[in-house]
Amino acid sequence: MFKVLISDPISDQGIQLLHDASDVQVDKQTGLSEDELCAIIGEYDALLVRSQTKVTRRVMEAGTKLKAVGRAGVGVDNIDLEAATERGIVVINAPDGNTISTCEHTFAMLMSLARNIPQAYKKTVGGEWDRKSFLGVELRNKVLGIVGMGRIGSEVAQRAKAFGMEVIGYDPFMTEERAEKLGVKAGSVDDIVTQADFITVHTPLTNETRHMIGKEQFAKMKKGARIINCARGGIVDENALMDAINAGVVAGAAFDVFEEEPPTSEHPFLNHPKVIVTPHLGASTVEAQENVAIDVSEQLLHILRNEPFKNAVNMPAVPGDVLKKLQPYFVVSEKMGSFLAQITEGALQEIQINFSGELTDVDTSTLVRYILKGVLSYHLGSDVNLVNANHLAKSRDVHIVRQKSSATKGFTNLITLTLKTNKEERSIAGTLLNGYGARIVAIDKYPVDIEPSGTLILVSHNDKPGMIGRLGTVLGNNDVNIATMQVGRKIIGGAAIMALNVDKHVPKEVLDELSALPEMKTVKEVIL
Ligand SMILES: NC(=O)C1=CN([C@@H]2O[C@H](COP(=O)(O)OP(=O)(O)OC[C@H]3O[C@@H](n4cnc5c(N)ncnc54)[C@H](O)[C@@H]3O)[C@@H](O)[C@H]2O)C=CC1
Ligand SMILES: O=C(O)C(=O)COP(=O)(O)O
Repeated sequence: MFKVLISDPISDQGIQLLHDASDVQVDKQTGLSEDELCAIIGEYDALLVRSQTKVTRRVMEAGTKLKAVGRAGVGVDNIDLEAATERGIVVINAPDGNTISTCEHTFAMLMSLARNIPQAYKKTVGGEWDRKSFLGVELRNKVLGIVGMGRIGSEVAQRAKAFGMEVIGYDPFMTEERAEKLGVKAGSVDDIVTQADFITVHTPLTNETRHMIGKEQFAKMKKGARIINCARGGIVDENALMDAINAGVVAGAAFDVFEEEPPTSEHPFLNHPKVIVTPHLGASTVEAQENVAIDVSEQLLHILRNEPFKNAVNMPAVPGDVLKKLQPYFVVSEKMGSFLAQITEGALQEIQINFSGELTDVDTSTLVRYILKGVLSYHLGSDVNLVNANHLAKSRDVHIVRQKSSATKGFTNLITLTLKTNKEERSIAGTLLNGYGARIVAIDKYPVDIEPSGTLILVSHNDKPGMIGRLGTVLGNNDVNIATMQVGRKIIGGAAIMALNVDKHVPKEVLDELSALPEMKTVKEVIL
């Protein structure tokens, strides 16, 4: 039974999937302090949060069983991604489910700002009929500057156009074609601050975006501009904004997010007539909450059940077409890594991975993760997974050399692995044979044809008559049945190898007996 902890308010309809799963127990405990969360997280396989719960390194360390952290929303700045990656905890989010809600909230803020709706409401319900103080501005023919033309920024642009606004968008990843398709003018931050009547930011908070609308930008800003932030507190420098408002440069601001949440009661935004605020409500609609909770619940179930999943934040995203090409190689990649790790002695120093044939045309970094998982699991056990495999190799100073070459030795695809340790260097080559599945086709350059599954015995010996018979006799005497057998040698009478698929685990005493046979060099059991 998997245990999932939900530590922020999340839509009940959205998590119905988790409630319905017979292999999942769902517990809800919101408003926990870091200490309280640390005290209980050790029991859980997965944690499901929104933006309030701070999933710190301490929480990850206390979460000894934790396999996944699900964020029912977009921003993962409340989750220590580095700590998660180091511990092999998958972090997933729900990037699409709250786009429209946040875009519509941005528009609600923009219109409220243009027409002073919150201020006017406050006076009216207070008994004052004040029609003079709230002269607004129209949106039509005004310039809207959008910083960050991702999901939300692009939706805001479309709505702005429907209002007759001219839109300037800035995003380092926006191509000219995309700008044209969205009907926006691609510009720089400078273009936006000098030309826009309204400026809205829709980027994540990063070192690059922190205070990207700050003192320097306010100094050049078009007089009377209005600023909206429904993305992350800190993208707009709050102090610099207050100065710009008080200096009469900025006519007003609408903020849903703050540098510190919740803001203290002394925060200057809370008592300023030109600033309107909401308490981080961008994603707070019935629809968005249901969407993000469904998305993240589905993916959590996949992760817990060891099935393929999407939207991992701490693993590279693989496009669908690439995934389709790579998926058949997942198992053989991991098994090859495991096979080679089991036959190689000494402390690991370098892993060389060469892809050839049809694998030269695709991004094979996911296969590298599977190979590393296979190699490292043998030494480090079940703590290794696809999320932390690269990190674990790096942290142990294992050098990874990736190559691609056209030499396929007659196979349509070929993966060659070499492990270098402080004692030896060994290699294997594997392929996926159309219609026959995975095969190991070479060990230390000896040609073989082995199905990488079950239990194998790999023997290095001198090529002398009678070796096969003597080995068969020892195994037979110990009730070990041989399913298939391969012999490989380069020259008659020289060094040779034997690889046997056997029907059960071979006890150590039997392996020792085999090792003691004349002309034997090494005997290894490989379990795949
Ligand atoms: N107020 C709320 O409740 C909500 C806030 N958000 C926040 O809104 C923001 C945007 O979300 P999405 O549109 O879904 O994300 P997204 O990832 O689709 O878009 C972000 C865009 O910012 C761009 N960007 C990154 N660095 C930039 C830079 N230095 N200058 C200009 N652009 C830059 C990226 O290229 C990307 O296109 C995120 O911070 C997210 O956390 C999202 C949902 C709800
Ligand atoms: O999805 C996001 O990035 C948000 O900021 C929404 O936050 P929330 O889930 O409402 O706490």
